[in-house]
Amino acid sequence: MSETPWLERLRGGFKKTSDRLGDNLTGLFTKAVLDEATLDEIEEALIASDLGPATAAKVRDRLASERYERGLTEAGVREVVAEELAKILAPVATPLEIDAFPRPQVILVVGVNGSGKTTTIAKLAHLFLEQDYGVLLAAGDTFRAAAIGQLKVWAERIGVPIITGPEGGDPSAIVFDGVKKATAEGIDVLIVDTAGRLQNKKGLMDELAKIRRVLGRLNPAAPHNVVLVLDATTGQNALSQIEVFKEVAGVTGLVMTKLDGTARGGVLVAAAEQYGLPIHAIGVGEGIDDLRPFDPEEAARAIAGAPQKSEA
Ligand SMILES: Nc1nc2c(ncn2[C@@H]2O[C@H](COP(=O)(O)OP(=O)(O)OP(=O)(O)O)[C@@H](O)[C@H]2O)c(=O)[nH]1
Repeated sequence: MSETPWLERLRGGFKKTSDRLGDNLTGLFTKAVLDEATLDEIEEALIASDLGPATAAKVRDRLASERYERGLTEAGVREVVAEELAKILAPVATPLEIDAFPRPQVILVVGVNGSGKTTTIAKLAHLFLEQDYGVLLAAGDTFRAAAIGQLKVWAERIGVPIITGPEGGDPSAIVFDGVKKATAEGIDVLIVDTAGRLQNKKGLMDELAKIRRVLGRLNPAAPHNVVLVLDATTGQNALSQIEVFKEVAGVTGLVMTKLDGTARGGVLVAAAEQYGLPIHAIGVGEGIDDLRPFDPEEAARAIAGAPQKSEA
């Protein structure tokens, strides 16, 4: 367990994002009235913070409808931003839950190389272990030996079994073995790593389709979840990755990582607003405890740089 409480890590993680929002808003607060020009500037500042045009427009409308008799303060705007972001994030905040039946539940994890997929798989496994579920990993990214090796290291570190195969082997064979082993041993969750070769979209699509066919023969409901891992530092590019992976992989939910390394964390809100896909968890660091189920209000307040409710 990390020494630092989660809320502090969350706020630390979003600090660059909320500072950027503050920088973008600075200078707007000397004005006595909230006129059209100031509203326009605030809207632009929000767009520049990666929150997306639709979100920026919502905040603008809300600010325009408020009466600021005692003047406009930065804290006041941050509060309104936090409230509006929470409204956008709340409907998509969905923990990754395990149904009672059938077991194993199969979670395919997809995303481009370097997005934090391997680390996220380990973190998700850790979250499931905390809930007393049995977890099995499957190293389905057989394209690169390094990917297999890295997942093995994580499996050992967190103490979960793993199915691997040779580099260049058939990922669907590994998935098949994974389901067989999980079924025979009564393991609750099978988490499958997949290749992230977007540069070969057709190849990746075929590979994922084959994994699905194999899974479907063993358990018609599988995969129960297809989780796309997105790297927040890629900003708006993360949005186009959603588009592509929806098409190639039938994504059912998102995990956004590396929110600690970027001022572009606002893209989390843009993703929620634009795609409405469930957001299961967010990553704010490299440690095993740095991924937590997604709490919309906490995240909204951290992005907006407003004090957390528990601190108010
Ligand atoms: N700061 C930070 N780093 C992260 C986070 N998640 C993952 N990382 C780091 O990002 C790098 C890439 O993560 P991996 O898990 O290896 O990513 P991957 O998508 O499996 O990448 P490949 O192995 O290249 O396919 C590693 O150095 C991780 O430690 C996060 O939430 N915050």
